[in-house]
Amino acid sequence: MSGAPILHARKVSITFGGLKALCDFELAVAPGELVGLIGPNGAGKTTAFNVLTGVYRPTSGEVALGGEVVSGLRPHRIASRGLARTFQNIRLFKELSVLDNVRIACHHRSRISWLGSVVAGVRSAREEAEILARAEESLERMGLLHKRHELARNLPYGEQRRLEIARALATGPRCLLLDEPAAGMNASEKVELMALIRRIRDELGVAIVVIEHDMRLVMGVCERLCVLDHGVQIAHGSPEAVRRDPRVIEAYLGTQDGDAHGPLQEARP
Ligand SMILES: Nc1ncnc2c1ncn2[C@@H]1O[C@H](COP(=O)(O)OP(=O)(O)OP(=O)(O)O)[C@@H](O)[C@H]1O
Repeated sequence: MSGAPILHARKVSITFGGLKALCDFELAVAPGELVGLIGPNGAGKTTAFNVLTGVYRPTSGEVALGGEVVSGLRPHRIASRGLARTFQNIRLFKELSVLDNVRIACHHRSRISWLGSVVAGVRSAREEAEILARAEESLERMGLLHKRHELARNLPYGEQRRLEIARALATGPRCLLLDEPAAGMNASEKVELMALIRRIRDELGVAIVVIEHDMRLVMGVCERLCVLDHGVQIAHGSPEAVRRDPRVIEAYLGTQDGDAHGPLQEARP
């Protein structure tokens, strides 16, 4: 990594009861970098996102965003400083339009609630116009502008996933965390989505950390990977280096026998 990190987790640990879900987790993401966070089920990937975004307060260690420590702040405060995320399970306002789902996120970012602004009329027409433009730009980027007046619940599954990303992007993040954005998609949708994620990074220069189970996909688009297993970071580096790391092979395959079948086997060229 070159340059000061936009997002930096330093020796972050979190314990649930007796379970150490993350142990001395280290992650430094440079501005505009695309990083993959991988690991077997239960490795601690979502927990890492929850700590980074303030959902959980770390038991020890700290998280900095743009050089300022944010661990301990509430999630909305961290979000307003430029850290956006999507969730493993789709969390849309299904009964609202596609456009309103994105506009709400923009209002949230600007601290005056959407309802509050509607009721009290406190928001100027200019601010409203800016939010609308930002929301539409984000929808266009994700290929959803033509669906802006549809109800979110009527979108096909893959488009609901893209809408979640559009919503996160519309807040103008410096860093975007995507928790299994391609989950539940078919193979061609997944490839398309990962290419789109890479394009977003290229065009907007936003740093992105993506959790993805499909090794081939994640290794194809990310410059750097961080691998967790049982809450411990067992490897990090280029996809090439990670793919050959015996600890990674063991974590995924339960053996160091490279002939075994599994996600890493798929990842080989
Ligand atoms: N709030 C919580 N309370 C207790 N245990 C938790 C909590 N959140 C996570 N865990 C535990 O921490 C461990 C890591 O879970 P986490 O969801 O972060 O894994 P993951 O790598 O995201 O897994 P998956 O790939 O299956 O989504 C698991 O053993 C999980 O049961």
